[in-house]
Amino acid sequence: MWRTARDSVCLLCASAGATGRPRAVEAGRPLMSTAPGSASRAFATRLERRPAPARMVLSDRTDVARSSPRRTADGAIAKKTKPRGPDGPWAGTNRTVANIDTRRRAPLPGAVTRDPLSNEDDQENGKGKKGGRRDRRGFKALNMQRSLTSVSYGQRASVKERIQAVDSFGLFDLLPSIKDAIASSVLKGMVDIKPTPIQRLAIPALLGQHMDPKRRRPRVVPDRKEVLLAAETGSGKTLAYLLPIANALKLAEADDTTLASYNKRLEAEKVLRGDRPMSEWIDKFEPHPNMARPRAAVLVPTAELVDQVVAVAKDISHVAKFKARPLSANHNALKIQRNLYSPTGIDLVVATPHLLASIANSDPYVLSRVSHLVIDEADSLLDRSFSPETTSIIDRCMPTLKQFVLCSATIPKRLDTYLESKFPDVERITTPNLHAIPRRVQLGVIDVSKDPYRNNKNLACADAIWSIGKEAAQHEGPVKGVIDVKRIIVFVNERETTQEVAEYLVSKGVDAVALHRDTPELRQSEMIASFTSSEPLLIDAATATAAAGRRHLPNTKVIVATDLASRGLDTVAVRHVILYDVPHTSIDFVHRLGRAGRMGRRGRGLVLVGRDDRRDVVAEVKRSMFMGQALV
Ligand SMILES: Nc1ncnc2c1ncn2[C@@H]1O[C@H](COP(=O)(O)OP(=O)(O)OP(=O)(O)O)[C@@H](O)[C@H]1O
Repeated sequence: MWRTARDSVCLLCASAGATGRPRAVEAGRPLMSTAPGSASRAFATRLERRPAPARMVLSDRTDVARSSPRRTADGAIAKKTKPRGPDGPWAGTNRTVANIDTRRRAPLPGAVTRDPLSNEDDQENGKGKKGGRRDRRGFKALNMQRSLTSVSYGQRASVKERIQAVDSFGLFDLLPSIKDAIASSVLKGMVDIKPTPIQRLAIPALLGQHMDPKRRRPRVVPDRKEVLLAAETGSGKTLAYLLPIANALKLAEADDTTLASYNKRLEAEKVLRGDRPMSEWIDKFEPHPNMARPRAAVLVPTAELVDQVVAVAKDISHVAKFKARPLSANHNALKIQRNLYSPTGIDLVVATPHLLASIANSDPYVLSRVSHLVIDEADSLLDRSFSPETTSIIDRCMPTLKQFVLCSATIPKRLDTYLESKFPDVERITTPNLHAIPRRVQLGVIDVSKDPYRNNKNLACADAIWSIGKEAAQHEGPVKGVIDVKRIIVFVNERETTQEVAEYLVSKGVDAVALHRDTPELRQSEMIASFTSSEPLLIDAATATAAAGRRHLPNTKVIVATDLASRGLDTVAVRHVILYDVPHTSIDFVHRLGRAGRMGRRGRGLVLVGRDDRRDVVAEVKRSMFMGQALV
């Protein structure tokens, strides 16, 4: 049988001779024959008799480039499917090869051709520029923008030696109920519980306990103890100040005669009321002596941190029996009022400065009995944006204060200056590793100015997240067939950028949320809860693979935040932190990288370095981390 002329068009063209006629036809031969017959011979003759086209003419159809529609088994036209492009952030970019313009790679006149990010080996060997002088002096760029107060290595070594023997909570002069709360509630489930360095130093200092017989006791005990606790991120500072406060509350309660007589009357009332639940009549009973008059207050910068600190305080209070309540914008006005004016009283309040200051403005007696005040994240709360409210609360509490604790992971120079002028007698308790980012946290650098990113930080960020997700997808979790969801924090310098970056990541199939005040509360608190829970987040491996095919990365969760929004959050589940912007100061490096690698865990930081970013600073931070040195 002959092929039809239409079917053979390619064959005809391909074998066309000089005249434009097919060679086979020119030679008077049939094109292809499987079963020669008369009909086919007649067709071939007709073809021969037709005048040969002088030239090829273009089709007047507009859809010549389209392939004929695919048909299903029953002959119907199959539904069109989109061509599969690459997965991940590159999806839709329609490029399989990097579009490199070699002319743009030429260095700018006067530019330093040597990349400070890649000369680490030289620097380590002291072979840098100027005969290694810069390298011997160490961290020139960091020194230039020095933002942290330095602590001498001699002092660090002596502290390290001093705390070595303090290896049990049992050694502290804490009440038995508080010690019980540590093992049975706060650190429940942990084996071989030992106090961390800041707890070894701070707890005895705040209890007034003398641990080191070689050191002389101070002759005069001040009326008010002022202490600065400074220790690396994720090192258990919250417990370091909460345990002594809980202890002090219980001791004060035992000495409180007003409270004792109230409790007596309450017990008598209970007998009188018989089986009726207390909640039904307590409102009508006389006011509790501690109602809206807490003895201890803790200030923290964010509502999320209020909830976190209150949770630890409640873990202690469930066993030791005292009342700890939160005051933050995460609760409505009615709940705030109920917390403060609870008929069962309040002992410890955890609040943001703005809210507590405004409550104290309308009811000045709220702070009239505070004997213990903690300013957690003191470097932020005494900064410009919080300082007016924080200092107004300090001033209100001062007349009754017995213990004033400032707590921070960093001692910025401005905090140091503030303390020197306002609280010159403050006792500084610092740990041997203060200002050092733990060596178990590694820092990687992505040069965004190079191909394939071309200074597109959003793309580089999405690509890094996809790489983390894909890598994680290859490893099964503790149970067969399930994989672990990676929780990643992306840090930006400006609050306005958080939303923009989060939206870009969502467009690239990443489950991302921006941490700022306009994010819906429920979504925000869900995301934070999953980042601060130590429970593994597992998903089915098959679901993950199917979702990845749909250009969705199901095994990652991402928070985009400024470091203030996430300050102090105990993000135990986070192993990866991406520094989208190069932090302005080493203070920000410490806080941002401190969200990973908490309490002995391993972590990884990735910093995206663009064309205009301080590469020298990044290189020096990386090097000091490698050497286990403190940032300056
Ligand atoms: N002695 C201990 N042993 C084991 N884990 C502890 C101990 N003390 C505290 N932790 C845990 O360490 C984690 C970090 O504690 P915490 O949030 O108090 O750190 P932090 O020093 O305040 O950090 P940041 O500077 O980031 O606010 C918490 O999950 C806490 O339960």
